Order: sequence, then C-alpha cells, then structure tokens
Amino acid sequence: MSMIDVRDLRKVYGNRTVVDGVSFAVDEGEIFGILGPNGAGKTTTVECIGGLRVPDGGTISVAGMDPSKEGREFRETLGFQLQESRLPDKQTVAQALELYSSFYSHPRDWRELLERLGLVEQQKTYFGKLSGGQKQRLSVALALIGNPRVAILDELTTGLDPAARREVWGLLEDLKGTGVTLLLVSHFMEEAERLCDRVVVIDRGRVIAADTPEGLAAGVVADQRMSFVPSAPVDPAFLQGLPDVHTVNVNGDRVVVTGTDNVAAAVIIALHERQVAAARLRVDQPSLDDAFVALTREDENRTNEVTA
Ligand SMILES: Nc1ncnc2c1ncn2[C@@H]1O[C@H](COP(=O)(O)OP(=O)(O)OP(=O)(O)O)[C@@H](O)[C@H]1O
Repeated sequence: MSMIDVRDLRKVYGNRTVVDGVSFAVDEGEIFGILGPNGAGKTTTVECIGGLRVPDGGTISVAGMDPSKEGREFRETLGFQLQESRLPDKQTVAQALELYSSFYSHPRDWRELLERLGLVEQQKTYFGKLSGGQKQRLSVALALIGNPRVAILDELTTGLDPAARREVWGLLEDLKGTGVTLLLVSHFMEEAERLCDRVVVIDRGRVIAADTPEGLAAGVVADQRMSFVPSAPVDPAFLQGLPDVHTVNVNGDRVVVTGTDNVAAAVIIALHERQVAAARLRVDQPSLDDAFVALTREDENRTNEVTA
C-alpha cells in the first residue's frame, strides 16, 4: 500500500480550477518531490494532502486515512511545514519547540533538532527577531518535532544561504532510511536531484511528467553544451562548419559550443588538428533544470495550440 495516494484531485477557487485531476502515489520511506512553476497548484495540492484544504473532487489517502476526515491520529502521523510559518513575535525558539512537542505522544528531542538546524544560539531569541533563514529553519524543526511518519515540506530551503541549505539537506538525508516519507515542494532543481527518489512536475494544475530526477533529465532532447578557452585564436566560422556543431558563441576568452552528443570529441579533435588546445574545458549534460524548462515550455505550447 502506498503511504500517500492521490487520485484525480481537483480544487476550484471561484470559477478557476487550480488543481485539475492530479494523481500520484508515494511509497513508504520515499522522498518524493513536487516541482512546477509559480502558481502551478503545488501548495494547494499539498495543503489538501495535509488536511488544510478540502478537495472539490478526487480522493486522498495518507497512511490509509482521509485527511479531510481524520483527527488526532492524522495529526500525529503528519508533520507540515508551511510556506510561511507564523508564530507569536514574543515567543522564543525554545518555547515554540516545547509547546509543539507537547502536542505529540512521541516527540523528537528538540535540542538535537536545534543543533542539526544550527539554531542553538537562537534558543532564547524571540520569533519576531529571527532572520528569514532562521524562521525557515525553525519551521522545518516544527514539521519534524512530532516524529511524523509523513512530513510535507513546502519550499523548505527557500531563503536559506547555501551553507544552511546543505545543513537542512543533510538532516533530510539522515531521515532517509528511517522509514519517514517526505513530500517536498521545491523550486530548486539541485535540491530535487540530490534528495528525491521520484518527482512529479505540475503545471497549470495538471501532472505533466512523473519520473526519477535522472529519468526526467535523460528524457530531455537538449543539445550538449561545451565551453573552453582556446590556446590560440580560433575562427568561430571554422567550428560552426563542423557537422556535430549547432551553435558557437564567444564570451570573452571562452568559446561556448552546442551540438550533438558527440560535439565535445568532434571539437577537440578538430582543434588538435590545428595545434590548438582546449583549456579549462567544461562539458554539461542536460540537467533537471533543462528538463523542467523544456517540459513547462512544451506544455505552454500545447495549451496555446489548443486555445488558438
Ligand atoms: N485561497 C485562494 N483563493 C483563491 N485563489 C487561490 C488561493 N490560494 C491559491 N490560489 C491560486 O491558485 C493557484 C495555485 O496556487 P498555489 O499556491 O497552489 O501554486 P504553487 O504552485 O504552490 O505556486 P508557488 O510556486 O508560487 O508557491 C494560483 O493561481 C493562486 O493564485
């Protein structure tokens, strides 16, 4: 049985359908990502899963429970990190964590969480005096404090500096393998690539792709991109004339070439024949970022064709 099962979920605001038949299933212990552009319906979807909104259609099951109907047992099962978590300005970090611990039968040790999330020095700081990143880290701690079987983290590292982001990722990687199921809403492709076992991409309220992060990236028909600094001047027209090359651009001393899978080898051999070396060479594979841009662009084109 899946830990989270969403079937044909629909949510309508006024006369706008913002979630339009979303379905996916998440296995126990999986880290599952929901990606998509702004306004795609990601938060609305996870708020329905978390029991914070009542769907207008479809079914949701979390650990066998219907979020819109269950009470205490459901709240013990699920930890929810809201996109903007608000606590009273005059509550300290420690007070908030102690209070939230008291809501659960088997809470985690909040001091250990504070340490993991780099908030030990802020224990006695009022919520109102925390920086944006510190508030964000506290909201992650509050989502995990109850030792939930399922945690929903909505944009968990937005607003964090790169070091803090890596610290939060490390905490989630540690949680992996403990059986907890994590549902992440993310804008950061790097985050999804690093943490998620599988992802869905949602656009305009519909699932437009579902795969592993690697599978999505591999499915993109994107040019290979290479760049290098030539040891002697190279005529761009010469490179442009090679059969594997699609585009050539010169950025300062760096030459950027795109083309087929074979472009890097073809360019290096051609340069070698002219006694030119390619220094500071970089070859980029299509990434999840490329997949995301390509998928949402394809979806937009399809919608434009239908409405034209
Ligand atoms: N309470 C509400 N009443 C009316 N419309 C809403 C409400 N909440 C969200 N919306 C609209 O529903 C759509 C989907 O919003 P949602 O927050 O689910 O998207 P999202 O994918 O999470 O976006 P983002 O990445 O920007 O957070 C948006 O157009 C939003 O303006």
